[in-house]
Amino acid sequence: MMQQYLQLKSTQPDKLLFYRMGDFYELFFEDAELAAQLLQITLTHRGQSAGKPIPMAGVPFHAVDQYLAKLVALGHSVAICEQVGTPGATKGPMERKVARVVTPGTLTESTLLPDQENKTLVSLYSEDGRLWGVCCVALSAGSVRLLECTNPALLANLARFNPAEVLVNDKKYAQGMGLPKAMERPAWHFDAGLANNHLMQTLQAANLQSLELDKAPLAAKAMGAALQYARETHLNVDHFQHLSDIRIEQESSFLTLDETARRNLELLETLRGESAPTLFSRINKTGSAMGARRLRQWIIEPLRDLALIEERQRRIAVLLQSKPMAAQCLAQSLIGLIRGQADIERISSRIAMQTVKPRDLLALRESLAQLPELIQLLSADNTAPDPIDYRVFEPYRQAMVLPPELADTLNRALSDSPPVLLRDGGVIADGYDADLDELRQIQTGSGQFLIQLEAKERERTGIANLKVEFNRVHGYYIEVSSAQSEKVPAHYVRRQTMKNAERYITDELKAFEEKALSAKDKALALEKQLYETLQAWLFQFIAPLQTLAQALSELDALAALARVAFESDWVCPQMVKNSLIDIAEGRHPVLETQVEQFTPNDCQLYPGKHMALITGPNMGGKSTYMRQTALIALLAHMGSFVPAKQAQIGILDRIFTRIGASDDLAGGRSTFMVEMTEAATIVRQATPSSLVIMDEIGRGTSTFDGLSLAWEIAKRLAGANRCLTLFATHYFEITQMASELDSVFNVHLSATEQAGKLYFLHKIQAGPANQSYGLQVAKLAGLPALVVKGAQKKLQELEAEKRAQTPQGDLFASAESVPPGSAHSNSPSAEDLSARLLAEKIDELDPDELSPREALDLLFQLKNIRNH
Ligand SMILES: Nc1ncnc2c1ncn2[C@@H]1O[C@H](COP(=O)(O)OP(=O)(O)OP(=O)(O)O)[C@@H](O)[C@H]1O
Repeated sequence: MMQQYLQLKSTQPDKLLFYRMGDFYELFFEDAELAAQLLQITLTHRGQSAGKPIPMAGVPFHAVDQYLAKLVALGHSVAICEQVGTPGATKGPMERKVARVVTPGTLTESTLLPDQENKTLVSLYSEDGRLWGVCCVALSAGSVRLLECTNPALLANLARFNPAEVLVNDKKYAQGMGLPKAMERPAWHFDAGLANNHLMQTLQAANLQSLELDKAPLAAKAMGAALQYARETHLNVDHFQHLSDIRIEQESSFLTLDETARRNLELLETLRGESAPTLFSRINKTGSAMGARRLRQWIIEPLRDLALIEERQRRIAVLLQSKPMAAQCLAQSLIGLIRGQADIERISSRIAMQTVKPRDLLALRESLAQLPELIQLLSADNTAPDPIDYRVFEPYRQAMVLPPELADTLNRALSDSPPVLLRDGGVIADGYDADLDELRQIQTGSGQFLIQLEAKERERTGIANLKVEFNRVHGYYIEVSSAQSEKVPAHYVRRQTMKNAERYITDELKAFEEKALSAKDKALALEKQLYETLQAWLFQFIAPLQTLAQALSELDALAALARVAFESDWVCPQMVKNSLIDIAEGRHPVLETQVEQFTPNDCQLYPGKHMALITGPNMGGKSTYMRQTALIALLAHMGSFVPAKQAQIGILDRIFTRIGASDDLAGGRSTFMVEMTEAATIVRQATPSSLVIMDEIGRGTSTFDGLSLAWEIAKRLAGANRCLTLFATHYFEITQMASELDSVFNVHLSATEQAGKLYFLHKIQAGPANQSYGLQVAKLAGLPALVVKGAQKKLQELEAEKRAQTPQGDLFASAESVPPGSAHSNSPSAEDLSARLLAEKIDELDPDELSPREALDLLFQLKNIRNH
């Protein structure tokens, strides 16, 4: 047996091999050790190898899906080896073969896939490590995306595809891109001819030509390997009939959001890795999992095509209206109806894979039955004047009209409550197949026969309590109590002796048993055959079902956006071709629902005035302001309405973010290193059509290093990159840049102190800030009063020292007091300094807080300042 195991394992070296033994799947050697650790199952031993016990761990076969789900979620692949022979048919171990391979990127099983997310496989091909062919396959959605790009864009595209597995033709290129987990596949898999062959089996030759694969030769090669891998993992599938949505993407189709931007803007996950509150959780008001997946995709693939964006906007605007006499807006009614829809996208994939379950088909049947109601909702009913422009839904209505024989056949073929598994029987409805009906008749007729037989035998033998019964182990039998057993006729054959009874069989009962049991087996076999034929017949509907799924998911996503707009008073942004952002009274889409009163803010960036330097106290709202601007721009590119009073947004090519401090300990990079790497990417790549958000760059190093770097980076972005930029900084010196460069201007957020309390205004105002309130915020955060006081003292000392020693301006002196020009070139006079220090001291002191002793000390300090 071990020999057979090792032979099978050698064909699947990089996968965990689940080796079927009776009711268990067993794992051996390193597989067992790893699985025991990952799945928290017991590690035992069996036999010996090279004098050592062989580690073994197992999982029960009926619970295998739950263990598989855990393993694939952790990124592991599993090969499942089944017993295929009959016990005792051959000498030695029973015949076994690998029947199924489960890998994280090729899942189609509903039990293994998350509802709201597709799992994708990405294949990469490069000949020089610089130019890449990329192919992304989502088997559960039936989509293939192809594109060619250079190094910098590759990472952004990978962030968008978020693959669960990556294949590559040469590992060293993948490593060069920081993709250590990419799997190297044999060179012959990366062959456009191979991709063609795979596709020829699923698509018409004409379609293949229209794909124009020759326009993306590297991507076509990558597709060869992706489809080959998909074949290897779906051993029972001849061809992927449903992979019909194959598209070559242009790099310019989407607004680029790299991994950093996705993370910083908390689009799908919070910075802590939670699923809410995020932009997705905020706008996901969809009724179906299909719709939720579509909305997720729209977030990570914001459009750059003005016409497509405006099409979505128009549809949302229409969904915000109500039908005559209706209580709800169209979007709300729509979501209500779509909520009842099955996951038709995934069901179509499972039809193609021939793994569709009876209950999937029942759900599909019920969904099809609801379509007329949906079509009616999206059409005028001619009974009352109706202002709604239903033309915008025309393509969706068309997608909802399917050939009638589909619903008709499903209605006739499927029973109303099929079991989970086909092998339990009862899937095919009565009346669908005459032979099946006859076999079932025999089984149901058997009940009657047994009642009659019991009555007949009681009469014949005179045994009143004689019973005819059935159990799974012994089949049919006649039971007579021990006391009556003398009356049993001679032709009764004893089958079993019980405590108080004897069980018998007769020739008549045996003959009946054979007929009834074989009818049951035959019916099950016939049902299986009928079901398989039905599945094969459904192949022809895969394409229309996919179109339907696409329509329903889009409608659901649009309705969700309309509902958010309706409930939260979002407006339709005006999209323009040139690069600008003009937002009136914008709000943060997520935060506006979390704080009691959100203060709206304007934002204007346009060529010539494209960099806003933002200053203000900690906690003042700088990050919120910058993030909200990026999120509004992103929502606008999704075709969504936005949280503002009014907005005009130009088509952007990319949103860059450099926010907050984060270590990349796993990647061996310090906070400062991460900060500078991200800044370098931005300086190298931002264009006049990019939106850049820089939050406190330079904070991770010493003040002067940080200040100089921040200065130069800001200058470069404003002068050379000319991108639309929001640049928040604590280095007040940088605000001087506004007087050096016309394209730069200052805005600030402020706070006021009243009765010793700090109030943040959260309102963006023109000009630089004049106070940092760092110590007050620290006090607010609960730092002990003594520490804050100590810090205050230290601050005064530092400021006094700095003024005395360096010509550098005061970090937070009032803007007007610093002469225009370089912050380094002018030092204030000693008279000025002492006046300012005195004023500051007096501003800072809170007489209520002072002890008599402290008051006296302070008086001495003031006198000191005046004397120096
Ligand atoms: N416009 C606003 N309206 C209402 N509350 C706001 C607004 N902006 C920010 N806030 C509140 O202030 C908090 C702090 O905001 P934010 O993190 O943006 O400040 P910050 O200036 O970036 O601070 P730091 O410099 O310490 O990073 C937010 O969590 C939010 O509760």
